[in-house]
Amino acid sequence: MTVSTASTSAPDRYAMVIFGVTGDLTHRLVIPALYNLAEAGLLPETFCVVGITRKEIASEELRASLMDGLKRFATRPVRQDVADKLLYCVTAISADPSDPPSFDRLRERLEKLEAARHTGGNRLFYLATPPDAFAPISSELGRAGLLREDQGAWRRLVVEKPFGTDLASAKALNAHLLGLVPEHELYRIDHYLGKETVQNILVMRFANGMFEPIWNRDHIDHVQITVAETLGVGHRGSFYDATGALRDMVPNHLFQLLSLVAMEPPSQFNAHAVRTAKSAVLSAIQIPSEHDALANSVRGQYSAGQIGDTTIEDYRKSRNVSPNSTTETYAALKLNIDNWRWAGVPFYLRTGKALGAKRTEVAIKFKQAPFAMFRCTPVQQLSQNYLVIGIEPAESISLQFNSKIPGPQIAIDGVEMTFRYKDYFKVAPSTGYETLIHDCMIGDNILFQRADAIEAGWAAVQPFLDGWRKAGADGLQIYPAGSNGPADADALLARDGRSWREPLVR
Ligand SMILES: NC(=O)C1=CN([C@@H]2O[C@H](COP(=O)(O)OP(=O)(O)OC[C@H]3O[C@@H](n4cnc5c(N)ncnc54)[C@H](OP(=O)(O)O)[C@@H]3O)[C@@H](O)[C@H]2O)C=CC1
Ligand SMILES: O=C1O[C@H](COP(=O)(O)O)[C@@H](O)[C@H](O)[C@H]1O
Repeated sequence: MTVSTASTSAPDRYAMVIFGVTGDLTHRLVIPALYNLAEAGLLPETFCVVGITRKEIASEELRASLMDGLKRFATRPVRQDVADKLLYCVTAISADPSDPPSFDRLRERLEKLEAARHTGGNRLFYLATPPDAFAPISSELGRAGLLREDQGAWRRLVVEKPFGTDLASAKALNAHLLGLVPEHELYRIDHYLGKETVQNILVMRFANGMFEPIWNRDHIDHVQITVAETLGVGHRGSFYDATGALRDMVPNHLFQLLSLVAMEPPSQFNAHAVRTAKSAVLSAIQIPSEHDALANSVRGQYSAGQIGDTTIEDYRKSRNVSPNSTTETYAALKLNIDNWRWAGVPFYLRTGKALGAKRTEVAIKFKQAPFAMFRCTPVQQLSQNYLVIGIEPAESISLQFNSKIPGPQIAIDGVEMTFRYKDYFKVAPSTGYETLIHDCMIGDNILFQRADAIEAGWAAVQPFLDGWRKAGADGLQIYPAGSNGPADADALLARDGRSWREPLVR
């Protein structure tokens, strides 16, 4: 039996106004996601896309470029009729936040277009631009009156990541945006929440009765969150060298995983209840002193190495990276959560680039059996009990436990019971942005980050950022590309008598 909690609300007619329409994100993810929604019949009949660029581009030229992008990045075979219908809805308009009158002209053109396309005045502004443009664009939208509600028509603002670069800048951006649109109309994207495997953490925990009784400090020894990538910095040197692994991944993506795993059960499945529970657990992360942050963290930077057939050059030789860079491409942290459920249960987080394997997972390690009844294998030598939530590339949930090896004598070995999504569900491949964009259309921000959660996340990592900045090159470990990362990341757990569930490479 299938039980659906799907919202019955059909999307209103609206205009989607994309800033950064000529950019990579729009071509790679947003338009392919809109295509998938169109093919599934999930776009409103009356709909248009307004592509904003600082250049002078004709709509025809923009449509051709988006069609090229769609052909390159579509996750499914492109049906020409669906693509044509979608791209027919696209109009290019020039506007530049450094030229305020261009936003007044934008308002006039948009109003005419809305009247011609019958979109009812509902507007979804999507800021698919570099983050330093979020504040200037939104300011101009506000000043030019484009965000003002008019005759009940809604105005929504979608903001890409990264949301700030530290606690102070995230607070400033929140204050700025909330001065322009109310929280419920603000959609701060974290693409991890578009992943089915991430959304399923909520369902796994709260649609089953068997996990909750053991989901606490009495039964769980510790939690490991791993986001390991094989990719290096690639062409993103200027962004990445100013950002580093911690800012790029931890307060957003890894904390999404942490909050879904560690939150209290919300009483309702709605944006307010779920986001309040997530924010509460992020606020409960113990904020260490800078000294303790240094003691409970490891940072590394990759040097040249080999991953399969690919040779990876030294991070410091990458394009737009400083030859003396002390930016970390690897971060591991030990965090504690100060509440009744998790007191004394460490959360170990690690993420890095140019590692030996791509692996994104949450591993929940249960406490050992309390007593050595089986003399053949002392408790300490039994395999460890893990529940592993595989996000990527393994989309799975697996339980690791001990079993009797068949035979006349008692002998014990670790075994694994695994649920793989692909064995149960046949779903067409998607970009991961479909659900997020659809939720913006129907006005459901359950999968988007609220201001308090964003700030709680930055507050928890700020001592690490400060400590590392002051330490400079001290403590930065160099690891070869294609390896497990810095050896000290193993030591971080070993000193607590623990180890990572599985090395990335053996
Ligand atoms: N690319 C990706 O795969 C992903 C990107 N993101 C996020 O999406 C956002 C966009 O990324 P991406 O598309 O790669 O970036 P791009 O560098 O491709 O830039 C997008 C577009 O933004 C416009 N733009 C640049 N600067 C300004 C400015 N100061 N004011 C107004 N418009 C400006 C440009 O268009 P024009 O010159 O035509 O005005 C540019 O084409 C970023 O926040 C990124 O972190 C998130 C997940 C994945
Ligand atoms: O936001 C980002 O995420 C990607 C990793 O995303 P994933 O879905 O492949 O796990 C990361 O490569 C990038 O540096 C970061 O900006």
